Amino acid sequence: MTQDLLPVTRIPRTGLPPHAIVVGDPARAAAVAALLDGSEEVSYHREYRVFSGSWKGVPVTVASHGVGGPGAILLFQELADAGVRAIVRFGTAGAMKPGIGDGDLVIAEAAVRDDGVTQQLLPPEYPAVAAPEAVFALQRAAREAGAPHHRGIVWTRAAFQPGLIPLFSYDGAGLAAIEMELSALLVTASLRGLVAGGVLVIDGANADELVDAAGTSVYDPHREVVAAGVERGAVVSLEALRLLAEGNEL
Ligand SMILES: O=P(O)(O)O[C@H]1O[C@H](CO)[C@@H](O)[C@H]1O
Ligand SMILES: O=c1cc[nH]c(=O)[nH]1
Repeated sequence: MTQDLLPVTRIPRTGLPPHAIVVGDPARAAAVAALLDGSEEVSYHREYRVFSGSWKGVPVTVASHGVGGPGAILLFQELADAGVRAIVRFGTAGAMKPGIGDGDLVIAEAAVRDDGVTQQLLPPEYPAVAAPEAVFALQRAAREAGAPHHRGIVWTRAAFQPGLIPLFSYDGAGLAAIEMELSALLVTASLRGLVAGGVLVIDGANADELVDAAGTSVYDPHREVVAAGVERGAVVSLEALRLLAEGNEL
C-alpha cells in the first residue's frame, strides 16, 4: 500500500533499523551494505537507495542521499519519520588544513551552515553541531582501526563548482574540510531529537583557494588513496554505530 511508504524517498514507514549510515553515492551505499550480514535492498527511488542488514549483531540501515543539502535533507527527515534515531554521514570532502591528507578521515564536531536549505528553515544563528557521543564513537572507532583521522569543523557549502563570486575566506577559522550535506543532517538531528555525526574521507579540494601551501591535492575521488580511505571509513562508520548502539562510545 503506497501510504506505508514515505512520499519522497519511498522508504517504508516502519521496520527500518534505528541506527543508520548515510552516504552521497548510491554505489557507496551498496558497498557499505555488502559488509553487513543478511544485507537486503529495502528500496531504491530517485537517488535514495536503502539497505538493511546487521554489523556484528547490530541491525543497521544504509541509505544514499545524493549530492546537495536540499535533496539530502528529505532523506534525513524521512529516516526520522521512519523511526531512525542515530545517523552517521560517511561522505567525501576536500581538506582545508595543512596536515590533513588524501584518504585521511575528518570527524566533524560541527558544520558551517552554508548548505542552501536550512537557511530557509531556521535563523542563521542556529548551530549545526554533532552529538558528542557520535564524535567520541567515531574517534574511538578510527583509533582502533588505525585509520589516520582528524577532528574539526566542516564547511557545508551548497555550491560545489567555483563561480564568479569569490569564495568567502575562512582563513584563520580553523576549518578542517569542505563538503555539501553535513550541516543539513546535524540541524535535522537537533530538530528531531536524533543522535548524528559525520566522518569524511579526503579526496582533494575543488577550488584553488582551498588548496593549502602544504600540498593538499586537487579534487580527484577516483584514486587508490581515496579508495583505501573509503574502505577504512566504511568500517569506522559501522563500528561507531555499533559503539553508539551499545552505549560504549567513550
Ligand atoms: O561523497 P559524498 O557523500 O557524495 O560527499 C561529497 O561528494 C559530493 C561532491 O562530489 C557531495 O555530495 C559532497 O558532499
Ligand atoms: O564537496 C566536496 C567534496 C570534495 N571536495 C570538495 O572540495 N568539495
